[in-house]
Amino acid sequence: MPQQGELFAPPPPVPGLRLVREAVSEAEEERLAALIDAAPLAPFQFGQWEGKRLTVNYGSAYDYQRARPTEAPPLPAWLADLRTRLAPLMDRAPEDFVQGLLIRYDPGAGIGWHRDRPQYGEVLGLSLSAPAMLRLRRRTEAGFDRRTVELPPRSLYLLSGEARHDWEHSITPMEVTRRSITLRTMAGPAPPLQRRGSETW
Ligand SMILES: O=C(O)CCC(=O)C(=O)O
Ligand SMILES: [Fe+2]
Repeated sequence: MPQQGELFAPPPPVPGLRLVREAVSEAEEERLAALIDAAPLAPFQFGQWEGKRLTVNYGSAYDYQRARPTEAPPLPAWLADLRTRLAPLMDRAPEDFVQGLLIRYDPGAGIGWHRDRPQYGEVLGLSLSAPAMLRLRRRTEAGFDRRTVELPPRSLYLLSGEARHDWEHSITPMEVTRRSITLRTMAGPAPPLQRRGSETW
C-alpha cells in the first residue's frame, strides 16, 4: 500500500514537494527495472557534452540546440499504464502527464543542479532500485537555502508549485545503479505571480 506523508509529517521541506512511499511493489520495481534496461537508453547529450546518465524520452523531448521541446515516440503501453496508476496517488489526472523520461544512473552518475525546462509543468518522479538523495536549493540574499530529501526505492515524488519553480534540484552521484521514471505535464500559461507557491500540501 502506498504510504503518504510520513517523511514530511507537516510541513514538507519545501512547499510543493510531496512524497509517497511504496508507490509500487518490489515485484513491480523489478519489472520496471527490466523495462528500463530494455529501452533504447543513450547517454544524455547536451551539445558537445555527454552526461553519465542514460536516458530515453517519450511523448516529448527537449531539443537543446533549438531550445524547445520536440516530438518523441509515444509513451509505450506499459508507461501509459503506470501513469494511470501513479498520477492519482498525487491527486493528478494521468493524461496530463504527456512526457515520459526513463533514466538509469550507473555508479558515478548523478544529475547536476537544474530547474526543469519551463515548457514543462509539474514533475512526477518514481525512484527505483536504490535510495537516492534529492537535493534542493534556492538562492537567497544571504546565499543558498538548502534541503536534502532521501528518496527510498519505490517512492514517488511530485515537484509542483514552489518546489518546481523556485528551487533547483540535483541528485548526488550514485554508488550503485538507480533508475527513475519521470513524468511531466506541459506548462500552461504562466500563473499570476501572487499565486506562486500558494498551493496546499
Ligand atoms: O532521476 C530523477 O529522479 C530526477 C531526474 C531529473 O531531475 C530530470 O531529469 O530533470
Ligand atoms: Fe529535474
